[in-house]
Amino acid sequence: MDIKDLRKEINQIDGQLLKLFLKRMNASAQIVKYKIQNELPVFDRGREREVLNRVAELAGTEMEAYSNRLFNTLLDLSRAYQNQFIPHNSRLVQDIQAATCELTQPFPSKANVACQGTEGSYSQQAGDKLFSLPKLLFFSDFEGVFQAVEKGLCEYGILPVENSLAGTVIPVYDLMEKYKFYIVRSIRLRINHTVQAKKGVTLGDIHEIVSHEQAIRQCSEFLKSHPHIKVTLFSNTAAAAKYVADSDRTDLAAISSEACAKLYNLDVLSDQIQNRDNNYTRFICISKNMKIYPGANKISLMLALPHKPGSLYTLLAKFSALGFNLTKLESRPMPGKDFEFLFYFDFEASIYSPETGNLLSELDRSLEKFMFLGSYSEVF
Ligand SMILES: C=C(O[C@@H]1C=C(C(=O)O)C=C[C@H]1O)C(=O)O
Repeated sequence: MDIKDLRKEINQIDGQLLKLFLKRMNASAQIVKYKIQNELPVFDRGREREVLNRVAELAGTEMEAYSNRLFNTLLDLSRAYQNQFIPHNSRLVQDIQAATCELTQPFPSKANVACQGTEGSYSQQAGDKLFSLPKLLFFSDFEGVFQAVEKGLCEYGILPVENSLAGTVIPVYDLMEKYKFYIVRSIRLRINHTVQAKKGVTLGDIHEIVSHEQAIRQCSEFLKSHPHIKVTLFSNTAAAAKYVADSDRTDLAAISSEACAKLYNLDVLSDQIQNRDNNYTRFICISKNMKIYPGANKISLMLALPHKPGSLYTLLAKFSALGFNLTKLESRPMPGKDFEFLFYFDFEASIYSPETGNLLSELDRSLEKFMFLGSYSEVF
């Protein structure tokens, strides 16, 4: 047989496959009508397992893995098609619409804002940039910020989430699962670290440096080139500067911002000591209530995916099909569950488009754990 004949045969098979595929999708559409009438969910895990087991048996050993992939894709398409028939007035979409309607008000200039650290911290700088007249309340740890927002003590909270040199601020991601909140804005702040000590002290006098672990990571090359200096972790960079200012020691320095050096009357012994010049930290501004301000172009989600091959791939394919640009994907272990992970996504998409609403409703309905964390814009 030559290749032409074989390709003719393949064309014929494809025609038959397509007819059967259309027939299968049609049957799936009939099933979803029944599900809508009887208020049943689209996804039926037990039935899918039955379908896959049956196919595995029929396929034989050699083709089992290939058939499994084909039928997983078919099931995914079948569910996606069924979802199109579900009226998309889900609770989530309604909440999003309500949060968007209030948008005659611009982002506020005055507010009670919770920050981690003390006066002079980078979180404070982020707060001062986000709000023109913020009333900042400081908390010693990140959890304090989440609690202040959840309890309504502060309308907004500011938290660092990632740094261009040191990466993700992991404790913040771990707290996100525990508290209910929405991101209403994010900000990218250029971070410049300096070594600072009491007036008159020189770099040669320094035997110990105190700072936050993120700052220490961002300045690792400077610290490596001064191996005789002991490094001590501190709760945050501003608190480290204050500690140096309050101490009598002339061999002690802090890694902190220039603003902190001014605030605590310290001398800058060395400027821009971060590993690279373009050092940025991204902060999120959170609120207890969902608020979507004009210009929102980013969306954040947190979700758990079923523990089976291809589930992350299938979700990413949906983002790709809608042209969403993924800007962050982070996975964190779920507390109390061995090796089960929560996925955190940031992507660029319009919350105002019906396709976005459909996808969010579909995920909300079909995943065991799904949190819409807000839609917002990022400022610089
Ligand atoms: C078609 C159905 O809905 C979904 C799709 C399935 C399929 O295409 O075979 C199976 C189970 C459901 O997750 C159904 O419930 O039978």
